[in-house]
Amino acid sequence: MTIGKIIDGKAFAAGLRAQVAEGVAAFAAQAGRKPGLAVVLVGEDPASSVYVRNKGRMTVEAGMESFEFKLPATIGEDELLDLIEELNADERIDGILCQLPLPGHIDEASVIAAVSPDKDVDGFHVVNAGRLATGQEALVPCTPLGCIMLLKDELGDLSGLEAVVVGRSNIVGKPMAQLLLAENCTVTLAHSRTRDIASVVHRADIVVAAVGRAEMVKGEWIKPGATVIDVGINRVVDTEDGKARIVGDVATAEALAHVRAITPVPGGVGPMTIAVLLRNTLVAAHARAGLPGPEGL
Ligand SMILES: NC(=O)C1=CN([C@@H]2O[C@H](COP(=O)(O)OP(=O)(O)OC[C@H]3O[C@@H](n4cnc5c(N)ncnc54)[C@H](OP(=O)(O)O)[C@@H]3O)[C@@H](O)[C@H]2O)C=CC1
Ligand SMILES: Nc1nc(=O)c2c([nH]1)NC[C@@H]1CN(c3ccc(C(=O)N[C@@H](CCC(=O)O)C(=O)O)cc3)C=[N+]21
Ligand SMILES: [Mg+2]
Repeated sequence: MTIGKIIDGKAFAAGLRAQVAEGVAAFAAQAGRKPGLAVVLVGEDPASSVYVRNKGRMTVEAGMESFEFKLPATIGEDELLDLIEELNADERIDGILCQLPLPGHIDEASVIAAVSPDKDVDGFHVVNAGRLATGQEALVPCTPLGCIMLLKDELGDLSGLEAVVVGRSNIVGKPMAQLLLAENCTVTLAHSRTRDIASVVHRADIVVAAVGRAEMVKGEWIKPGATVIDVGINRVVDTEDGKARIVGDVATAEALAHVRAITPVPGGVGPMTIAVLLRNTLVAAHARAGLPGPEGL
């Protein structure tokens, strides 16, 4: 039995960040300022804190200005919306990311709607979602765009391939489906009400798992030779050594016997999300400065 390839998202992301850093230097030379990214974290969620720290470090390493706002979980929605208005008006800031999920008393849709579409480097605003859905230029959600980059690197042209996306959230599943459609895939979105999900997944040349359930997608669901992108980030306690670790939404060890290629967790999609966030910030900076988009990105 042959074993599939493990896609090195960490290495691909490092290459993308290096390309972004070159683009940042060129932008700074032309515009006379660095691109700026603001990250807003509400509350103390330990997982979110790790990502925010990594984002801040990588933003500075790419030559950009990083602005971090850590707010208490008790902050009122009005205060958060006021901060976003300030960031919208701040000329130094090209990208605004408000880390999700937000505490229950804050309406996420209102916060997403408050971010200027021009600075919406997450691509979550309805204006950007609508532009993506209608084939117009848009800021595109980071995680799905990172997945497409890995797929094209692995498979080349995706035209005509059967793609099954498991999960239909606004931030991963739906934009993922839009991007696969734009690459001329035949796209199926599966979710918690899907009947016989194993056989739906078994049709796919490309499987994208974005569910949030540890190792839910089993090895035998995968068609031999399919390429699997595992978006899931699930914190579990190892039954062997009692240590906390993260696993994806796919039973990777089983799947390896079936796949052509698969992304690991960690080291797959996660690092791509941050690299694309920096790429989107550079794209937003170009647009705001009235410059043509950064070359090759
Ligand atoms: N690597 C990265 O950079 C990122 C990773 N993530 C991770 O990706 C995963 C998904 O995130 P997100 O999209 O925000 O999650 P959501 O919880 O918003 O959405 C989960 C989706 O999975 C579906 N689902 C849940 N249970 C099942 C099931 N048993 N069978 C089939 N479908 C099911 C839900 O269906 P329904 O709609 O019917 O409820 C829903 O559409 C999480 O693990 C998250 O941590 C997220 C963002 C970035
Ligand atoms: N507004 C908003 N935008 C987001 O993009 C967003 C968000 N909110 N909320 C949370 C999710 C999750 N997310 C990740 C980013 C990086 C890694 C990442 O770097 N992961 C590494 C390390 C994982 C680890 O060790 O914890 C890896 O998979 O190798 C993971 C997950 C972005 N998200
Ligand atoms: Mg909420």
